[in-house]
Amino acid sequence: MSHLDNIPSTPGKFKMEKSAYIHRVRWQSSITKLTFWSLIILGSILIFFYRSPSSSPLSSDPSRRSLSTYDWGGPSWEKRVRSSARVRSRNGISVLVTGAAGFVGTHVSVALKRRGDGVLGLDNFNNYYDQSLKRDRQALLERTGVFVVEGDINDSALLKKLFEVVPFTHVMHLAAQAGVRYAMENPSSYVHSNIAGLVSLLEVCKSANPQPAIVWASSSSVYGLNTKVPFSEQDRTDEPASLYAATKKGGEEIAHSYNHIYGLSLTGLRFFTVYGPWGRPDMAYFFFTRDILKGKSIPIFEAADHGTVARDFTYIDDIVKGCLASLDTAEKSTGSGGKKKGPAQLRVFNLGNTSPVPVSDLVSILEKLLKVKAKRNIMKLPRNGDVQFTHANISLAQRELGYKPTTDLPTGLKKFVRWYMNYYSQGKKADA
Ligand SMILES: O=C(O)[C@H]1O[C@H](OP(=O)(O)OP(=O)(O)OC[C@H]2O[C@@H](n3ccc(=O)[nH]c3=O)[C@H](O)[C@@H]2O)[C@H](O)[C@@H](O)[C@H]1O
Repeated sequence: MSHLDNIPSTPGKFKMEKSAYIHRVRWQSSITKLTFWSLIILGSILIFFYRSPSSSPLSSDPSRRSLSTYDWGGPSWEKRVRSSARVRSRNGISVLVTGAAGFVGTHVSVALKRRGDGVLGLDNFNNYYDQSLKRDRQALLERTGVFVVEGDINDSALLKKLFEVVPFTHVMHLAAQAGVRYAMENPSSYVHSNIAGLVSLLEVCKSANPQPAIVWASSSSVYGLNTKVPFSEQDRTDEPASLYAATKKGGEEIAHSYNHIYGLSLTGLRFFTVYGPWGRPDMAYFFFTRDILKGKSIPIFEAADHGTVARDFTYIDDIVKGCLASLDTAEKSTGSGGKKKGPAQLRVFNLGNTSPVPVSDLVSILEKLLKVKAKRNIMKLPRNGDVQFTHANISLAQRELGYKPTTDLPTGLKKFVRWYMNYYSQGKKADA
């Protein structure tokens, strides 16, 4: 029996004559507590130092940083960065791809790498949607020879370090907070990634020597409530219907100012509802597929008076071609040492498919491909940032980039469904 067993469990039963004994027990209990807390504090200090980059074998590099969960820096890390970004073809370019583990980022990185360009990925692997899908894309990139650095575009120290290690000729900036409807749930994530993150990236690019040329993802959503179709780059873009659209429009204005002040070459690409294999689970075609297969009902939006809601769905391979053509035709930035030396290129292109398809037709195509009847729940287009239709005029991209989409929605969805069935047949769960 331990001495602690002698202490009555009910405080009311404590007897005064036992005070000396109680004193001793209290004193022992204080010692125990002190020892306990000392161990906790000591343990925390040890864990802190163990996790801290400066205590690792890479600590000789003072630039090594850890931003909450991100670790980077050190000789072996730099070696991987350099090797991934090494150009392996004549006239190849070295590209920093932000958002590389994202849908478009993965496809673009693979395409660049395959043609011999140097490619380094950057991604913060956030949890906006299923992170395991991002990790699987990362594995695919690793197999192709693309190293994806884990970090955030808001980490200027990391960005500076990357430019110190590699004099990137180009940046393909695809890191963003995507999704139109999610902006009502988490507005600050849009400001963090699409505004602050963009500025952080441009700040580093403007000071880099040489300055890279930048191609980045804007969005068809900047056309907002416009009714004139098809949407042309000359049309007004001052009526965004969502915060997502507003941050992409803001990005275009920010691009203008960095081009004007610092001579950065900037090309914004207005993507029109991009879909395909390795796509985003938050997008309608993706979760419709999952829910049709599960026998769950799917909400299909319609406008007032049973008006059709339609999208100019654009297949990923066409988008990739547009991205590569934009990088290849991008002129050099003109500034150096953070100072503009002359006017620089500033462009905006629509990258769409030019044939809008009603959402109900998208569902019909999926039904045929999946051989399952969808449970359709027709509902009024909610006031959550969605617009009724999108339709791209691509003549500018056609002229300047040789952009010519070749995949229609049934063909593209067939490829998506084949990928989906294969990917999720491997025991993975299709959760958004
Ligand atoms: O072009 C862009 O710039 C954007 O494209 C994409 O946005 P959207 O065109 O809205 O795609 P997506 O959500 O797949 O909805 C498709 C259709 O299904 C309808 N839709 C949607 C959800 C639903 O439950 N029901 C429904 O009918 C919905 O009304 C719509 O008509 C990207 O997500 C965005 O990040 C951005 O890149």
